[in-house]
Amino acid sequence: MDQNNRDLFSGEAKDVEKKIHQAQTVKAGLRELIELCGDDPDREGLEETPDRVLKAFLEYTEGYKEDPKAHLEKVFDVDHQELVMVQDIELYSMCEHHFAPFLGVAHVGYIPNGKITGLSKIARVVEGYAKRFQVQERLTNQIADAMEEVLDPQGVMVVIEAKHMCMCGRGVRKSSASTTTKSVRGLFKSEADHRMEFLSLLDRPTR
Ligand SMILES: Nc1nc2c(ncn2[C@@H]2O[C@H](COP(=O)(O)OP(=O)(O)OP(=O)(O)O)[C@@H](O)[C@H]2O)c(=O)[nH]1
Ligand SMILES: [Zn+2]
Repeated sequence: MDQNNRDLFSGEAKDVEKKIHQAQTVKAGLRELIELCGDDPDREGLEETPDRVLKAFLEYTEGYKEDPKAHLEKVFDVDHQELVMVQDIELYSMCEHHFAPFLGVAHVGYIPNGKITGLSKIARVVEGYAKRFQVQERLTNQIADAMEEVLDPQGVMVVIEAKHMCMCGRGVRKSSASTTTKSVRGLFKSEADHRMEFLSLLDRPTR
């Protein structure tokens, strides 16, 4: 495995050098963590683990490399004044408190105002904000804000249902608990009928 990790980083030479130095420090810290937990960082199954963990974290957080809003900027002029909803968008995010994953689905609906976006772009926005250190509430708000800012729709509603691993294998240890968050903008905020329509179109009722 590449001990230098130069291939993992891009950008200006000075920034790459800094990232390589940080990566080495992180890997040294992970070796210490393994030892602190009571195992041998040099045994066969663990010797490459700091490298694997580093790479995994860069993948869990690859959303920082982009501005997710940009996905929405390619719009089509279509006069559709009714709810458009993409549901069950899988998400895998990282709890910023414990660095434990939280995973679930996002449901994103909006009522256009002359402009529609590609459906896959909505899922790309979810992905771009999920792949960061997050709390579920901020993730829900960021998706709604991006839709509102770029598409200027009549309304936006985002619901996320997720399970937090930090509540399962440690701490309170409630592995059946799931968390639902919502963010509403425009007509979904002012009119209950629109919220009800969104919920009635979900395949299953939200808790
Ligand atoms: N609101 C919110 N809380 C979260 C999220 N992810 C994790 N948490 C909570 O963040 C809190 C951090 O609480 P602390 O008391 O600082 O940390 P802790 O001692 O490890 O807490 P316990 O998990 O209760 O053991 C916990 O209650 C977690 O359940 C999230 O997305 N939103
Ligand atoms: Zn947590």
